[in-house]
Amino acid sequence: MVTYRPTPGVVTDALAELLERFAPLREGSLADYIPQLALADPDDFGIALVSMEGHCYQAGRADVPFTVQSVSKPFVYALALSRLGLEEVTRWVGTEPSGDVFNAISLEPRTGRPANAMINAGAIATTALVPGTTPEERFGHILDCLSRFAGRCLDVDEDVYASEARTGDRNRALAFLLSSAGTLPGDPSEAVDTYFRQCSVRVTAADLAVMTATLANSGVNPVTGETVVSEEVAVQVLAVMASCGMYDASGDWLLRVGLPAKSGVSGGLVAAGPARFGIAVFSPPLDVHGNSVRGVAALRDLSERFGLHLMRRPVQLAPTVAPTVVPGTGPADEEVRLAARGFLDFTAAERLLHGLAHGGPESGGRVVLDLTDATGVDPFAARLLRAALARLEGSGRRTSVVGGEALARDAGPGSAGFSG
Ligand SMILES: NC(=O)CC[C@H](N)C(=O)O
Repeated sequence: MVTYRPTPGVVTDALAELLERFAPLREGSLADYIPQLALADPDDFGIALVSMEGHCYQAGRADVPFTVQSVSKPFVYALALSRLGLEEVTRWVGTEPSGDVFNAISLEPRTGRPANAMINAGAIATTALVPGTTPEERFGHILDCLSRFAGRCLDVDEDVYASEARTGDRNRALAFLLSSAGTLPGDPSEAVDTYFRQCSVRVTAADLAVMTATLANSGVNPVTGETVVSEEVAVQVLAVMASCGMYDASGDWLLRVGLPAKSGVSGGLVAAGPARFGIAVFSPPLDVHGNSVRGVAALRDLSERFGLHLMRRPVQLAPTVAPTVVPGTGPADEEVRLAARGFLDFTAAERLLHGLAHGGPESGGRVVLDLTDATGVDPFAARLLRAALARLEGSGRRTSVVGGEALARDAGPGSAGFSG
């Protein structure tokens, strides 16, 4: 079990600001076709972000447990891909967006395969592909895999499982239909029961952020350091999330937010910035597609604010950040110097902010940000760095920037409204 240590600072402030902005949204309704989910608190709202270094940020109710539901699908797909490989898995489950609701009857005309692993039909088939001689063993592999992604031992909410098992006839129908088409390996009743248990695994937004950061980090859990799946599998899963993760809203999501994502009916929503971060939002009220209303609004806003759209620019090499403490006669005239090299984007800025927050003595001392060897700063990173310096000044530290002309210029579009 890992110790999850949220980092206070400017990124956390930005997450808190998102909560404040979107908490007043009152649209959407709770999923009540699983009666236990209708008992959720519609005001629960939490957000968490984990960087590739395992830096954890969170705001609001990011530690409230809820059932993972469909957010389990990409992770179980990753398990099936790891065990069987892409060719074998795609013999059973397609990789095309269905353009249809999450619980649609999905059977490809020629092959009888479900369209993809992010909708119920495809997820049930994927669950059935997980090797195991008994249902217990198969579910054991699934729980173990989800736990490795999260970096801690997860468990099942038995009440939600019982509730869904009692009312899950549509999913049962899907399983039997696939079975009759010859596209479900194994017994349909067992497959759907294991799928119900998988959907009832309990997580928090903080867990989901670590899980998604693991996919974004080429399959290596950035908090525990464990390789959970190969880079190849992580890339395959992110690709299917990008095209299919938001059901029949996937195209609009990719256009406007531009991040591989997955939603679930309990109100979880995750998005991955490949090689950058994993983020998760929890807010139970859902839109007509079954996606969290506040989650969609918050992640769309975050993507615009920090320039996170996947198509915007390939990820740049992050700079070397070297905090050095130059001793003085006492803590007050000690100097903490952070030198950055290369191009500074959001990822680079986050590293610098972390260095600024943790790189020196807690009190007193001058903080010098040395950008002499930085080749450029994008407006989003400039805005973050300025806010961090202002925050340090506000807490009584003296700061200065060397060679940071770009920081002084107007931060430009995409940064309007960000506090600091
Ligand atoms: N979209 C979802 O989260 C669906 C999962 C839910 N357990 C179901 O099968 O209906």
